[in-house]
Amino acid sequence: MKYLIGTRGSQLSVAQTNWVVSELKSENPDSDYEIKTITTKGDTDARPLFTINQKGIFEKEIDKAVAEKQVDFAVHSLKDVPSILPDDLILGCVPSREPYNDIFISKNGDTLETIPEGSTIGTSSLRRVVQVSRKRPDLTVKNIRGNVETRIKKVQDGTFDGIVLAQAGINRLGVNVKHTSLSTIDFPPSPGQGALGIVCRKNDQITISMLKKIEDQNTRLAVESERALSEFVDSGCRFPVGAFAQVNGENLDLTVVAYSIDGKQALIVNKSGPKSNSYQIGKEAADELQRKGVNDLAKDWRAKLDEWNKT
Ligand SMILES: NCc1[nH]cc(CCC(=O)O)c1CC(=O)O
Repeated sequence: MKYLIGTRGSQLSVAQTNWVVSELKSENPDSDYEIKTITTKGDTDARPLFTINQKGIFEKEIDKAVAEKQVDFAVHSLKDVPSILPDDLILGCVPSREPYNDIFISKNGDTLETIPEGSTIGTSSLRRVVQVSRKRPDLTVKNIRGNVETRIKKVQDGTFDGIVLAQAGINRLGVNVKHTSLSTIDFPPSPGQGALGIVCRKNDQITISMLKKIEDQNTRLAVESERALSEFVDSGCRFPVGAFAQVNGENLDLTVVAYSIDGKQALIVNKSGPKSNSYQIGKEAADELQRKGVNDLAKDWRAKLDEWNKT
C-alpha cells in the first residue's frame, strides 16, 4: 500500500516526518510512503504568532488536505494542533515523545542566569515571554519569527543575544548548538510540546491500523491530559499556559501553570491519578484553574498584544 503524507515544508517538519516514515517502514515493510509538503498560514504570515487570530495556523491547510483525501494523513508537532479537530478527522497516532523542556541558546554560551543585564531575548511565544520576564525582568524580550535554524542564525549574527526554543526541535534536526536546558518549574512547556500528532480521517480504518503500530500509549495518555486542559483554558500562542504530564507506572502526574499577561501572577495546579483517567485529570486541573481565577488573568491579554504589535 502507498501512503501520501502531508506536512509543512520547514526543515523540522520534514525531519520529523522522515522519522515517522522510518518508524512506519519498520512496522509496515510492505508499505510505501511519499511526503507532500504544504504551506500553511503560519509559514507565510510574518506577524507575531499570537496576534494572528486563527487557531492551528501551522496545521489547518494540511488537515484540510487530509479531509479532502489529497493526502492520507498529516504529521504535525502536536503542540501546534488545536485540541478540538474537525468531526471527520482524528488524532490517529501519537508516537514516542522527545523531551518536552525548553532550552536557552546564546552566542557566547551565557545561560539565562548569566547573560548580561539588558540583553535582548527572542521568542514568538507569549508563554516564553512571561517566563523569561519572571526570571530576568531586566531583559528585553522581543518577537522573533522564522524556523528553528533561522532563529539560531539570529543569535549567531547578533540580532538577538539569546533565544528560547524547544529541546525537541534541535533534537529532531540533529542541530549541534551549545545550549542550556530550562527547568520545567520555571518554563513549563506548551501542552503537547515534544510530541508528534498524526492526523487522519476518522473513517479510514486501514490507515488507522497501520499508524497504530507506532503509537506510544504513555505519550498518548500524557498529552491527552495536557490537551484536555487546553479544551477548557485557551492556550498556545495566544495565552500563556504551560503544562506537562509524566506517566509513572500506572499513575499520571500533571502540572499546569497559567500566567497573567504581565507575568506577575502564576496559577499553579498539580493533579495526579490513574493514567487511565488522563483526560479527567486534565479537566480537573482546568476546573481548579477556573476556580483560582484563570479567566481574570486572560482579560487584559489583548492590551498586551497591541503593545507587542509595536515591537
Ligand atoms: N511552531 C513552533 C514549534 N512547533 C514545534 C516546535 C518544536 C518541536 C516540538 O515541540 O515538538 C516548535 C519550535 C519551538 O517551539 O522551538
